[in-house]
Amino acid sequence: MTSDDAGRWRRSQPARNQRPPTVATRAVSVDIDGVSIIADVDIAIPAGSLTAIVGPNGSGKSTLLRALYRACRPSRGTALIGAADVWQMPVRDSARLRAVVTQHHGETADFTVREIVSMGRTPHKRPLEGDTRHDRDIVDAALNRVDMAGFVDRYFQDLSGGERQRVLLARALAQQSPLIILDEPTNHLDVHAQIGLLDILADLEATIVVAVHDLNHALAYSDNVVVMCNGKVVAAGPPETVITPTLLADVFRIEARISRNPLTGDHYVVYGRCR
Ligand SMILES: Nc1ncnc2c1ncn2[C@@H]1O[C@H](COP(=O)(O)OP(=O)(O)OP(=O)(O)O)[C@@H](O)[C@H]1O
Repeated sequence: MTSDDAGRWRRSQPARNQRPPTVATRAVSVDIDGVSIIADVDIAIPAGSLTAIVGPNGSGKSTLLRALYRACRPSRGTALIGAADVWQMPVRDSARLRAVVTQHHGETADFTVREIVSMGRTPHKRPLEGDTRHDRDIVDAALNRVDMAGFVDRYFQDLSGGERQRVLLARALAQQSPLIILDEPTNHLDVHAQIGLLDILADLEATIVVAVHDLNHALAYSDNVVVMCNGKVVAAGPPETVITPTLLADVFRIEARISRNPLTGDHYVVYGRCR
């Protein structure tokens, strides 16, 4: 990394109560109905880094993230946020510690945008406690951050796919967690919104773990890449050392070259034919 590159990752937001944690898995395996989905996964994510999880369809990215955010209990192994076992900590602690942005929006259908984003404040409240002025200010700031302030009274179910993604990101921002886990958050977003979302993530003072399909996003925005294939981690480290033509041929079965983006200076992949 050049010093310019390093400067890019300086987080611009003020420190919050909780410091960004490390994230790790130790030999995590998930079996479903006797079938191995991920096996012996070891990852080590530095505090405050943005880590991209990449890999072909069905390679186990979502399953790994689900093991980290308590949606899919590992059959074996340990998932750690800081020194704490994710699956042993009280639910409320885990809800404060990490925000999650997924593709599944079922629970949010009948709520307005403001109500959805206000849900991000729930882990900070006592049962039945209403929103304070402080909560409302945080919700407004989160909606402004994702350019959705004009949508507060709209129903979530009436929004486009891209607008929904931005609202769910606002909910995660309103949660003010030191760890944010996102599963393919750029799906449904136009190019401007994709870059805007990644810029927001890169600016946060948090540990970010994000599954992405666009390898150029991983190259441009991540500090660290984890590559999954057939339920296993096959490579991990700084993106420019991990995402190579050899790896792209072996894991993604594609001919490719790595070049430099003349506009940003970032590495990017030029794709050739399937192999
Ligand atoms: N509940 C389940 N029951 C059976 N198989 C499952 C279940 N959940 C996941 N799988 C299988 O496990 C594999 C890994 O799925 P996962 O969603 O983790 O992959 P992924 O890398 O996120 O894929 P994609 O890039 O397509 O989103 C897939 O083959 C999937 O069909």
